[in-house]
Amino acid sequence: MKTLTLTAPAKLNLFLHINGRRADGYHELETLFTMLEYGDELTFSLIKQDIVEIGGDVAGIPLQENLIYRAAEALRPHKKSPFGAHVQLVKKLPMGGGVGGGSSDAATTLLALNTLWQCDLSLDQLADIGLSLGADVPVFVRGKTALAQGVGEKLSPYTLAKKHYLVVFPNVHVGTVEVFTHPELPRNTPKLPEGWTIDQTHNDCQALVKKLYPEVEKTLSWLLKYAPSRMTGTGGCCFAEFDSAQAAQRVLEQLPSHWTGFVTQSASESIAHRQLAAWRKDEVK
Ligand SMILES: C[C@@](CO)(OP(=O)(O)O)[C@H](O)COP(=O)(O)OP(=O)(O)OC[C@H]1O[C@@H](n2ccc(N)nc2=O)[C@H](O)[C@@H]1O
Ligand SMILES: Nc1ncnc2c1ncn2[C@@H]1O[C@H](COP(=O)(O)OP(=O)(O)O)[C@@H](O)[C@H]1O
Repeated sequence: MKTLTLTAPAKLNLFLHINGRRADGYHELETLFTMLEYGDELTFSLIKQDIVEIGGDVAGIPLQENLIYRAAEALRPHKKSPFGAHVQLVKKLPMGGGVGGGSSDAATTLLALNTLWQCDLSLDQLADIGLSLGADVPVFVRGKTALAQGVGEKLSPYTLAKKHYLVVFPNVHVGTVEVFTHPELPRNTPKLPEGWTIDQTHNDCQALVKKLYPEVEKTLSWLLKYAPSRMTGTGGCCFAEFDSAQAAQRVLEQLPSHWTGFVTQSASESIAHRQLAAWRKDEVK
């Protein structure tokens, strides 16, 4: 049976502005997403039984709630293969960390099974399905650094110089819903003007999450001693930006033991997209 292994990349929100709350309860955002060269590892195999099963690091998430399962089931109506799928998951990204682990797993599953199940949907169609799974899924489906608006699905290509990041997880699970429904969350940052620069940006969730989760505040203060640092998304992960991997690695080596961290670099295109293109090229040989 065909087997396909893809890395579901992490993302950072290099800034996150909340412009207002919409009638449907979601928020109008303006954010800059960058993909990272680090993420979960998903291995997809076709199986004779027409079911979807997940093995490996499911971390107590019931099958039907796992975003990998939900993504596969969302594709089922388009499936042109009689086979089911087994997905083996090696979890590298912290859950609820603000680095998009679940959303990226979902998007990577859409990309993989679109091919293995011969659905042959376009990226636009996959992104639409992705949006029904979560606001962060479309950016992983398209797999490119992007300026995002809307709830996170209106994506404009954006070019960024390669940077190296130390991403630190303070081992606190920050609920996205908790942050977005909190009365103290700022929700009125105006849209950025033409020609904006990164020093005109910030993360609107950062001050609130630092207040609610002192460990996030400590992490950010620690990182800021070494490099420009921010929280990503609704947290709790924070990232410090460096011009070299060696500089980032030196700081990682001093990381207090009660936090976890990884050093990686930005990717203009998602590693999952690159791996899938290489796999498909091998398939046609
Ligand atoms: C905040 C961001 C920033 O990139 O990422 P994370 O910090 O979660 O990684 C995303 O918008 C999260 O995307 P995602 O994690 O897919 O969120 P969803 O499952 O769609 O929504 C979870 C909840 O977050 C709130 N939500 C999410 C997105 C948005 N634009 N407005 C919202 O108000 C809603 O309360 C929603 O019920
Ligand atoms: N395969 C998965 N990996 C990670 N989280 C998952 C997965 N499936 C479902 N989830 C749920 O989705 C929630 C948020 O997912 P995620 O996109 O990782 O948010 P964040 O960007 O905040 O880390 C997690 O807290 C978890 O409960």
